[in-house]
Amino acid sequence: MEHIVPVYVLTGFLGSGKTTLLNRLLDEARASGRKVAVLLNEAGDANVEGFMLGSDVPMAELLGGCICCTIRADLGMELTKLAREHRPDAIWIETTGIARPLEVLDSVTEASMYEKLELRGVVAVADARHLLDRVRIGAGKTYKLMREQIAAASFVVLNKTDLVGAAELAELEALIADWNPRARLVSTVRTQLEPDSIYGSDRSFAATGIGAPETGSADCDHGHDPHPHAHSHSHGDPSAHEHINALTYYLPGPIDSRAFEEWVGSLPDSVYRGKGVVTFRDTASRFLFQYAYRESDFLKITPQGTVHDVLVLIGEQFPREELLKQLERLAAPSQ
Ligand SMILES: Nc1nc2c(ncn2[C@@H]2O[C@H](COP(=O)(O)OP(=O)(O)OP(=O)(O)O)[C@@H](O)[C@H]2O)c(=O)[nH]1
Repeated sequence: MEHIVPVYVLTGFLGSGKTTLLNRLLDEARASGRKVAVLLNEAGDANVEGFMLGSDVPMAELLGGCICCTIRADLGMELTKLAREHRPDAIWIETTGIARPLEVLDSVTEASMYEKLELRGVVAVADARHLLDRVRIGAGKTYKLMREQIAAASFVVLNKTDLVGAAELAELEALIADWNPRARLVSTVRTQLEPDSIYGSDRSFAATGIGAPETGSADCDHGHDPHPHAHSHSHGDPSAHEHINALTYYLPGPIDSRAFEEWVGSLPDSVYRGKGVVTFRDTASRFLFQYAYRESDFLKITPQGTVHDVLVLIGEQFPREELLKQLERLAAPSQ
């Protein structure tokens, strides 16, 4: 089977250690002969750190906006390009720290129709000292954003622990576990960690699920006009500790339309969104499939370039393995 490029999102407040972690991951990739590509998003018009990652790193930059709002379509395009031109072993998206991971997820799933990509995780880096100071204040935009980033992560790196005492560290670890009980947490100095603790083996990281922001607030609160539709479809129930998973499945060939519709009708409520491209063997046509809160929609398409048959499901703690098996049955030639 063709290689599916794993995609990771790196988030975290300004100065928390994102670039330090990225450099560490890139060094490890070089040492082990793996190619890691990077997509950098800077809110300003100039990228000041791209050159520091090394000229051997396939890189794309999205400048002058936040991934989650103004330049979402560009993200999908750049991801597709990086995957197509460089065939990397992984792609890391370093966000400005103000992007909301759920919207980034949306762009990644969009891109997965054109290139074989799969979002595997959202990694949040937090500055222990800064976080503790904000916790002590207990309010404010920065505090809210830090908390949201941690709640949205599937992996939390509590960095700069050299700047806090042992009791403070224990307090922060307990707090993070409370904000996001499902995320893996590692405490580090200079983001010193074992890259395999993030990559895991095979697809295990994807199966841990990707957390959603705890507050579910719909606005990007960082000084530019959010796209009016950019957030309307990805928040779901804004209850506390909502956690989502994503499942990406590349269909090996055409499927039966009736069996597919039946399967869609049987999806559990925990799957609240789906999309993809399917080819039906009985009608010999291709469709763009959209699914949201039990409503599905099929749009006949005749794509010009390469478009893969793929299904992406997004939901809240849905039975991922079971759905994967169902999809495999659906895709079996005898169906
Ligand atoms: N004391 C201390 N400093 C650290 C640690 N990790 C990183 N730093 C320093 O913190 C500064 C910011 O680190 P970066 O990796 O650039 O942080 P960033 O999140 O990429 O920053 P932005 O690009 O501004 O968002 C650098 O000077 C690092 O050397 C740590 O564990 N302890």
